[in-house]
Amino acid sequence: MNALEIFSSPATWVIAISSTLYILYRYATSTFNNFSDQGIPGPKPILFFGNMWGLWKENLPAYDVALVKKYGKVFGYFDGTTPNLFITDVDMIKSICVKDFDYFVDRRSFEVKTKVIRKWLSMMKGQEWKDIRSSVTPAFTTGKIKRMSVLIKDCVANLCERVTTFVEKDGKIDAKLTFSAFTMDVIARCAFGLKIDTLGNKDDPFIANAQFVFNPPTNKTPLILLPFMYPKLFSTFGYFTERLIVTEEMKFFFKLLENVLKERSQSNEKFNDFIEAADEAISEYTKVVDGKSVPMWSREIIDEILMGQSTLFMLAGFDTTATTLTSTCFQLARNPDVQEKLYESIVTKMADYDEVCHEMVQNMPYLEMVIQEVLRYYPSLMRIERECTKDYSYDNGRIKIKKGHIITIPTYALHHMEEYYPDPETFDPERWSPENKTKRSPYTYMAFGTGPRNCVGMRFAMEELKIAICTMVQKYRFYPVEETPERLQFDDGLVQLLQPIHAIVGIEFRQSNFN
Ligand code: HEM
Repeated sequence: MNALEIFSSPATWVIAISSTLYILYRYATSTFNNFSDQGIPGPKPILFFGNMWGLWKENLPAYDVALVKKYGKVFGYFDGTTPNLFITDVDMIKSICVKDFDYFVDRRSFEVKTKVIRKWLSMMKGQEWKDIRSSVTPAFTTGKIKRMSVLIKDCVANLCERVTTFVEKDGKIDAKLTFSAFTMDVIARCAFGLKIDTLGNKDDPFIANAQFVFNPPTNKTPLILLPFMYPKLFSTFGYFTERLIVTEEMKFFFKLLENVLKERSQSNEKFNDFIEAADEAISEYTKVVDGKSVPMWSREIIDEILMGQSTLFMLAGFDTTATTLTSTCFQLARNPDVQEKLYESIVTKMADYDEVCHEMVQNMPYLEMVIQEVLRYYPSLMRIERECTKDYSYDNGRIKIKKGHIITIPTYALHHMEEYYPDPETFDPERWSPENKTKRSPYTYMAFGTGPRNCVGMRFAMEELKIAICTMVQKYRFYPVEETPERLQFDDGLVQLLQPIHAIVGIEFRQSNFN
């Protein structure tokens, strides 16, 4: 038999195809014993998809609650072939996020080569992440936040102008739309140095491009699963992958920032915004060379890091804050006692101030309790993730986690566990009184994450939330109308951010001196 005859023989083809299928099968199931071998429970994975089949049309909060109820505090899950350990055990959360952080410095991310995006703090890994995180953190000191609070106050004034028109028109607001316009206004002012003032005008290029960035067409299709299931494959096809993230709309924001930085390099004006604070902080970050402190990066790299953090500020700070404000006004409408108590605490505090400002919102325990309970009930980021960077063993080898495996803390499910928060479906800010708070482990609360990789923008977010909530509650009263749902509803899909829908709330003026 010559080579041609062998090649064209049906037997050869049968052997070749079955061998390929067998190798594929072995590859696609090679990790599936990882948890069962360790006696860790979990849903049964299927070929290629692991446990992710259908996830793009699930309602993630309900999905995670059901998984935790069924499999307990530590269970195994598969993102394609990648083992993903879900944990709601507080000791284990502490070990992974804090005590043994060195094994879990990174989040799952794909190798990105595109300029600016490769400097996004949330995506970076290892030492590069440590350097950039340390350099950016001083942009959020109290002094810098106080300066930025003046811009936030301006945006809150715009928000109130708009809300007043709704009160006068039909006495209700679409909370998500209204607060999204507000948080976008804050981001434009603080992270892009722009005064857009359009508050939701869909034709404004800033708003139009941002809408596309936040609602990419792949969100609700099985395509969204690919980077989670096969990150290595995804990185290998770098160009195609990056085209999904680096869209023309995203480039619009890079161009905008490039122009802002160019203009600022030729001006001595003070802007008191995030770009300025981050520029100072990143430029002052040093390394030691030959015993001398020298700047860590060249001007060109500083500009790239800066543009990276400003665009990330938009991605990380827009929907998270808008959703928290939406959830707050929904909970206040549904819990009038809480709303009145909050209002009284604001009125008492206002006796010493002419207007809501940075100093005023600093020491307001009940306001903090309300925000913490809102974020417990509705954590805007539903899951926290870490990637294991070197083989790790927990509890004297009872649980082994290999390099490349993922850990997920399902925050929404954690915050709704009866064991940690008795009667979890009741909205009760008293859970956060100093006495009650000390009865719980701090690792039962992950609204801003925990450990060295927690939310770097937390203090800015809290300032924005406090100024907006105080100003709104002293001016207006929220109440349920016919369209207000009994419980807030969220859109389906694998986006890890809660997406409130039908969040319509009634609103009227307060009869007070502050109108
Ligand atoms: C209510 C508003 C916000 C919430 C609930 C929130 C929540 C979170 C959470 C849960 C994480 C993951 C933490 C972890 O893995 O342990 C995170 C990370 C992050 N957040 Fe926020 N965030 C908010 C607002 C902001 C704002 C306004 C900014 C920008 C100034 C921001 C910037 C970031 C960044 C850059 C990271 C990644 C940090 C890193 O990898 O080092 N966030 N946020």
